[in-house]
Amino acid sequence: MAYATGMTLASRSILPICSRSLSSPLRVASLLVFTEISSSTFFRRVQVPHFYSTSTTPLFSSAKCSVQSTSSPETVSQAVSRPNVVDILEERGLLESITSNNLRSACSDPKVTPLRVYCGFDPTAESLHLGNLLGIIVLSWFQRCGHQAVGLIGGATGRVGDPSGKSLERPELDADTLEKNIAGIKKIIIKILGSNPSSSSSYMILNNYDWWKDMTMLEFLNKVGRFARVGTMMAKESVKKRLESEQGMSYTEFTYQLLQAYDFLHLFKNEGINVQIGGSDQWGNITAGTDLIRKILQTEEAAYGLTFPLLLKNDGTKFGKSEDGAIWLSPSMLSPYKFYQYFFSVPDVDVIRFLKTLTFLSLDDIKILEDQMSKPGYVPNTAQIKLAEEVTRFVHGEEGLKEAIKATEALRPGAETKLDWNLIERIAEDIPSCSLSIDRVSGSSIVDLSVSAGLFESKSAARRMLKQGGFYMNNERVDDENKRVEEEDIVEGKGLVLSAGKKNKVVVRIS
Ligand SMILES: Nc1ncnc2c1ncn2[C@@H]1O[C@H](COP(=O)(O)OP(=O)(O)OP(=O)(O)O)[C@@H](O)[C@H]1O
Ligand SMILES: N[C@@H](Cc1ccc(O)cc1)C(=O)O
Repeated sequence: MAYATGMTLASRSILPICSRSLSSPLRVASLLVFTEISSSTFFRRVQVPHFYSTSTTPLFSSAKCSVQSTSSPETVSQAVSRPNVVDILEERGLLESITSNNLRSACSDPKVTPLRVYCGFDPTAESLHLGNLLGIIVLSWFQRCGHQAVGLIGGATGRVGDPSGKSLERPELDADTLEKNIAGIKKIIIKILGSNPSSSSSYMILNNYDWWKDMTMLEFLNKVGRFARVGTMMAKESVKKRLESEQGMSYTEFTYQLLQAYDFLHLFKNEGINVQIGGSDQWGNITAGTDLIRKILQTEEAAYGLTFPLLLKNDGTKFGKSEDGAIWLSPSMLSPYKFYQYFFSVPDVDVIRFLKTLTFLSLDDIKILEDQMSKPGYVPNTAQIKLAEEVTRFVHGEEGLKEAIKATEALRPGAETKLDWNLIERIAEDIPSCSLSIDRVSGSSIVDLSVSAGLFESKSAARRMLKQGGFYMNNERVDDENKRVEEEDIVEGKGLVLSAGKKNKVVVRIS
């Protein structure tokens, strides 16, 4: 089916928007321009089932492409108007910059095809972390507003290393580690984006190694290098900073921005992906992509970039994988219980900001919580509990949230939850534990046991806590310092939990 930018509206009554034949840059470009200006023809939203792939096959083409042509104003007015996702992101503190304000109109105009939005993640660890979650949240906002989300895993770019925001060159990763990391990240994205409650949501996952693996150096220089200006590349923040440093920058890392730029061009041409999002440190790489698209395809504003602010801890440092104590999204690297606990313990000064950026609660509901916080009678941690519930459910699903709440409740001193060994075993993954023979536990004094288990440094410290009323065995307060462990205190004959105050706990296993 041939068409070009100069065609008359009448002759363009039927155009597939996601055909495999959309390989020519001009065709895609003309299509996007066309959808924005046409008043007599509009494209019905393409419903795409959930899927993922690591291949270059344009997955959207597997969906049925429906196109409607009509001149009836009634039908035009039935076109679904989408909530303005850019405005929503801005209101919630999730917007740093956009490459053009036209994105605001493009994202909500019912006459414009839903956008296809991608965010890239390099496989530099087996799991994504809390900082990366922002990208998934922004993708999810696009999904919720009727657009299509794409998670890109940088199987190729991960071998090069993004210099953005990094003072040192990233260490090279071997093939096995990369494979393991790619699999881990893919699993997380599928779990989160795939469980979006919006029935009309769609997402896909791609791996840029698929289009880079066969690219030769000569082809790269010809296809990409020819259009890149060294002056512009040198002016990028990520390059300027590194050039000033003692270590300087390798040619490999200097090329990174072109790899990401070409990804966007490739995705734009082959998958109709027209928006790239990323944290503010990605601005240089994202605009390298929009510039390349403009230069090579000679189109104005067919592709957009959007960045969100970096999520910072209250000491001003960025949440990341390189920092100590990363908040990992994978349950095998941080249990849902610990994940939940992190948000449960967020200071009051941060909780409202986190509710706005990390949850999908309405701003009205957040305002109500905020107002309650400053009123007498506010139950401390109410906002934190809401935050912990929402984020844990989004990342770990309803099951993960249940597990986290159950463990939290079980570990609360004085809790009524009956401890069973299964629950204690799960808790033991998150708190210190030790193994002692039955004769060192059964019949021994609680004070002696708490010292041998490492809960206290001395018997006098244990007695002090006991007198203050903060000593618990299996969540029940112990106030008799002569108490001895009896057989029925040992849960299912397998062990017990000792706690000192709210935070210090130890699981004692019978070896
Ligand atoms: N703290 C953060 N806040 C918001 N976005 C972040 C944060 N950290 C990373 N991102 C975003 O996540 C995406 C992927 O980043 P990347 O894979 O390089 O992880 P990284 O956090 O930069 O790695 P590292 O932890 O080694 O610094 C990028 O869009 C980046 O901007
Ligand atoms: N450069 C991004 C990851 C990325 C990779 C390829 C892309 O096309 C886009 C983004 C990062 O390190 O955070």
